[in-house]
Amino acid sequence: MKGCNILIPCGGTGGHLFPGIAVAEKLMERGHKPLLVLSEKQVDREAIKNKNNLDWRSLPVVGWPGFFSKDIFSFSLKLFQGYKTCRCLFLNFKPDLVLAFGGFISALPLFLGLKKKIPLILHEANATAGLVTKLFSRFAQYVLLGMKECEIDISPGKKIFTGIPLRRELTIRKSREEACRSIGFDPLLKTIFIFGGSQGAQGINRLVVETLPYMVKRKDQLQFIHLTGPKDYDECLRIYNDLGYKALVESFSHRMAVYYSSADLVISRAGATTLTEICAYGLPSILIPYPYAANDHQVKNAQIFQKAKAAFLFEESKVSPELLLDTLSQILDDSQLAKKMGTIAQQMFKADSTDKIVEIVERCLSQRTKSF
Ligand SMILES: CC(=O)N[C@H]1[C@@H](OP(=O)(O)OP(=O)(O)OC[C@H]2O[C@@H](n3ccc(=O)[nH]c3=O)[C@H](O)[C@@H]2O)O[C@H](CO)[C@@H](O)[C@@H]1O
Repeated sequence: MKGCNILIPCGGTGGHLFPGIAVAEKLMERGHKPLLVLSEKQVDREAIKNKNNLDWRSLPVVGWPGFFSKDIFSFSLKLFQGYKTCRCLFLNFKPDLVLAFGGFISALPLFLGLKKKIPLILHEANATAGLVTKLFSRFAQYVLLGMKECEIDISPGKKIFTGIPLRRELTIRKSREEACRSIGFDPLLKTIFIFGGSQGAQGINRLVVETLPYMVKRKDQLQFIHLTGPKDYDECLRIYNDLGYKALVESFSHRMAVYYSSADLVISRAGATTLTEICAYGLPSILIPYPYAANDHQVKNAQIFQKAKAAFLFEESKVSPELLLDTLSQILDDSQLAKKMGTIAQQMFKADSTDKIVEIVERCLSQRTKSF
C-alpha cells in the first residue's frame, strides 16, 4: 500500500504539530504523500520553518470563541473562508484518508472527509478527549489514544493506545556532558530546564522569576535554560542577568533535544507532547498545568504523572516561590529521588508510537482498497 494521499490536520499548537510532523515524515519514507493542514498562527510557522521536505497548507480558521463572545462574527467569517479553502484543498489534493491530531484546525477537514466518505482517523493526545474528538469519534475508523487513561465513549475495537509520536530531532541523543558543553554550560552544575509548552507560559515565567531571589545562595551550583514565549522574554532575561545567574533565555527554540539532554529537572506545563518528551528523556519534573485548558485536561494529564510518582504537580493558583524552591531543592539534592522519578517517567514512554500510527493508517487504507 504505497502512494496514498494523506491529509494531516495538526496545526494550531506545537503539541499537535510536532506529532503530526513525525508521522508525516514516516509516511513519506513509506512512499505516501502527506499534506499537513496548519493554522495561520505564528507557532505553526515557527514549527514548520525548517521542514522544507514537508508539504503544508494553512486554513484561515480560529478556535471556537463561545456563543456570547464579541469575536463570534469574525469566527463565522473565518469559518466560511476556511470552508472554501478546505474544499479547494480536497479538490486538488484528493485525500485518500484524513489523519487528524485534534484542535480547531481538524474540524473542517474531518467534516469534508466525512462528506466525501473517506476514512477518518483521530489522534487524541490528552487524558481527556477534546471537542473535535468527541464530535467526530463515532464517524472515525479508529481513535488513537496518546494516553491509555483517556476515557472516550466509543466501541472498544475502535480505540487503540498508540502513545504520542516523538519528532525525529528528539530521537537523536547526546550525552549530558556533551549537550551541556555544546551550549556553554558546565556539566558539573545542575541544569533546570523551564518552559511553558509551545507558546510559553506567563504564569510559570512569573513564578520562576519570583523564586530566583530566594535561590541566590545556590547560584554557583545552578544553571538555567528558560524558554519564555514571546511576551516575557526581555523581562526574564533581565532578571537572570541582574541576579547574576548562569542562564540561557530564549523566546522559542528548535534545540529541544540538546536542552532535554542537558537537563536535571524540568519545570513545565502539562501538555501531552511535552510529557511524552519528558518521558523519552527520563527526567524528573515539576508540572504546573495551564489552569484554563479545556475540561482541565492538563491537570488530568499531570495527575497521571503525579500518581505514578514521576512528577510533582502544583496548581498555578496555589504554588508559591517558597514551595517551588523547596520542591526543586528536594529533587536536586536527593539524587536517588531524581533518578527514581526519571526512571518511572522513562518506563511510561511508548517508543513505537510513530510506527504504530503509520501501521494503522496503512491497515485502514488497505481495508478501503479491498472494499472497492
Ligand atoms: C493551552 C493548551 O491547551 N495547550 C495544549 C497544547 O499545548 P502545547 O502546544 O503547548 O503542547 P505541548 O506542551 O504538549 O507540546 C509543546 C511542544 O512544543 C515544543 N517546544 C516548546 C517550546 C519551544 O521553545 N520549542 C519547542 O519546540 C516542545 O518540544 C513540545 O513538542 O497541545 C497539547 C497537545 O494536545 C495539550 O496537551 C495542551 O494542553
